[in-house]
Amino acid sequence: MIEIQNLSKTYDGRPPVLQGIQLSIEAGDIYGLVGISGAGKSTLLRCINGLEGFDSGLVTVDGIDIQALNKKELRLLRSQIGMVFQQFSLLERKTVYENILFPVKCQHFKVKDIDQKIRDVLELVELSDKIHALPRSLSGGQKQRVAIARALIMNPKILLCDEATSALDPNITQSILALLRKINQELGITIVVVTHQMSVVKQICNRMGVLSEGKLKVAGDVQDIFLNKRDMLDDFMGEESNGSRSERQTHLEIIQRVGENEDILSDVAIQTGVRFEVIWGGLNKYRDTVAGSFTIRVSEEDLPVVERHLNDRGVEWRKL
Ligand SMILES: Nc1ncnc2c1ncn2[C@@H]1O[C@H](COP(=O)(O)OP(=O)(O)OP(=O)(O)O)[C@@H](O)[C@H]1O
Repeated sequence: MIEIQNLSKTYDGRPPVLQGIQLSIEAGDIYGLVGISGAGKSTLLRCINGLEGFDSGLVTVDGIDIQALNKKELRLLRSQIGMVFQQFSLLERKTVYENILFPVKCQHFKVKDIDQKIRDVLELVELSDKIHALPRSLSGGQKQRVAIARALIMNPKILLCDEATSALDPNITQSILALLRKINQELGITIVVVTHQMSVVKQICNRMGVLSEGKLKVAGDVQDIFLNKRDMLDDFMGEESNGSRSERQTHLEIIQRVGENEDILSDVAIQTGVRFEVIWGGLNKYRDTVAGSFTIRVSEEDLPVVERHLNDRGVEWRKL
């Protein structure tokens, strides 16, 4: 649905902010774009809806080369791509109803039964009772729901979310993520999520791309990257791991997918009789399944026994 080929961009003769980006986002994906601050995530997002031009490469949306569009065509395309920002960007003097109506008015679009449509999107975002409220009387989470409703009023095929939950506290973040998931599933809208929060990616994204200094470091299935290519996430994994690299070098990482070898750790302990220490780890929910890994510290002496047992059980593991 969104194809990005060899995209490069510079701002005013400075070093490139995006270089040779190659990315493919399928219809129905919730795609996570992650990277540290300044990696180029927002710039890439703006290249997708034509808000930002680029120096070389190709961006197509549903097969349409966005750089080949004239102004009118680009406006039409943008109306099919909703956008949600960290700071909500609501009109403070307008009511919730007027905020949602705003893009329709602005673009002189004729939407049939607009009044009912606004009520429908408000129901979807569970904010019907705030229809005549002003933004200043709303919480952060409610404001973000209005921003999402405003994006949905144009019937977009794609929703771009730029750090949409970064300003929200954890409980509210959960409810907004659940709403994005619902929008994806019930309305079939493809969602691209720019975030620096790994927990967001794990919870709602099926695929992800990691940007680093303007280059795509890795892209693919979320579970695969978290379980098998964790080194690609080193820049952001501080919150998810503890222990220094040197401590971890002598450890074993055991990969666990739910359904197979449930309670691997007890199994290793009971069957080998080896004492080991669990250094860190845990299970995470990835959309519909649960998977994770554990890092254990085993003495050099006991290592062969544990390794043999894991191999016999067909458990995926690696030495760190
Ligand atoms: N309009 C602009 N003019 C000049 N430089 C810009 C402009 N917008 C972004 N940049 C630069 O491009 C680089 C990438 O910025 P971008 O906002 O895309 O990164 P990001 O990964 O989204 O960062 P953050 O998470 O902090 O928002 C940064 O070095 C930034 O300073």
